Amino acid sequence: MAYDLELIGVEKVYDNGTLAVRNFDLQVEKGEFISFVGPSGCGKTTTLRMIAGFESITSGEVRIRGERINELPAERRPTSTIFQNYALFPHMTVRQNIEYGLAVKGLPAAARHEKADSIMSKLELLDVAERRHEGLSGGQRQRIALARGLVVEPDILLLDEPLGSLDANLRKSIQNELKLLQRNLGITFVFVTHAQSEALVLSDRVIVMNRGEVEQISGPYELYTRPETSFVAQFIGRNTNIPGRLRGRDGGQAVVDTAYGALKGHLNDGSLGEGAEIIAVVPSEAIDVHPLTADRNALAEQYRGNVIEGLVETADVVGHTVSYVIRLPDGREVMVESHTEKYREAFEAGSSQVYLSWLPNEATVIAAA
Ligand SMILES: Nc1ncnc2c1ncn2[C@@H]1O[C@H](COP(=O)(O)OP(=O)(O)OP(=O)(O)O)[C@@H](O)[C@H]1O
Repeated sequence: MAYDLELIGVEKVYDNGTLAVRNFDLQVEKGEFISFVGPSGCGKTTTLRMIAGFESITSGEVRIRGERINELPAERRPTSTIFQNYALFPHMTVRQNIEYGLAVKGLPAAARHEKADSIMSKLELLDVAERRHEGLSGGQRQRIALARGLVVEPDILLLDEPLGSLDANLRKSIQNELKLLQRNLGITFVFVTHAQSEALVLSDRVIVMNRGEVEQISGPYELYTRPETSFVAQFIGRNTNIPGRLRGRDGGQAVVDTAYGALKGHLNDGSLGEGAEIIAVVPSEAIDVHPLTADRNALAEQYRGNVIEGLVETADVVGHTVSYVIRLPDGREVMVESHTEKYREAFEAGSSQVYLSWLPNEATVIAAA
């Protein structure tokens, strides 16, 4: 079976010489929800627009269900695109907006109505069908845009920051609707967002881009817990990145020499040799904090050597969450976030010396950039 969407060595060079996307390979299964994330200008939108047909492909190939679509005009591709500003027509009613794509395709009125009714009922828009969209809420407009994209029954729905203009609460509820809808329809969704948390919540797989190149393609959990590059380790989640050198291996774990002594972690890249410059990536959630009165030897045994000292610099409590900023002897900052219940002993900002520890398997050792 062919992939629903496939990018093979796709590149984009704009007329002014900007290399916006480089050697992009991707295979997407039918019904997958995938997201592109990365800093501004990394090439997310350009890639989406090449799939949609709004931007030419400089080299490489885009295939949908096995067929090359490079030369196919946008309106003949089996894709629909939903933009951040919704691009709804102000002079048309909700129904007319939704039926527009079907009218362009030459569908007779009765068939248009039937399809529009069906999608409006799924998205709870029937009540506002005959209204114009000006007086409607952000959430309703968002659903109209979705309905308009879905009514033409695309194989692939392309979404460019579709939730960008919604406030936080509405965004959360539309996120849930979007995920449910996608599951129910079984359509492939390709989503571009600035909000990495949104991508991590919604997607089956996340593509992290940087400077026009793919850094990592992984499921959200794997991306969070096993970054493959130093860029991903900095961009996703809240990690402490400790530089060092690979000393060797101990029962499947990497042993690395760092400014804080020897530490252990999961070795992502088996090809790294002894002496290689590495970064030990320690997620904030993996770190446990202990008072200096704790038995260091017992901690070292429990955490297989991963114990370092620090000074609690700030401790901020918001609701049930406490965030510590802990300064290491060489000035590096470590962020630890936890439920307030976890530490019976509150660590005081400015005066508490503490031990920090984490289990080797929760840290990831990657090649330094
Ligand atoms: N029409 C264009 N002509 C020339 N360069 C362009 C054009 N559109 C985008 N670029 C450049 O291509 C690169 C990728 O831009 P793109 O909009 O794809 O990034 P992005 O990741 O979507 O950014 P953002 O998150 O800010 O939307 C950037 O360097 C941008 O300046």
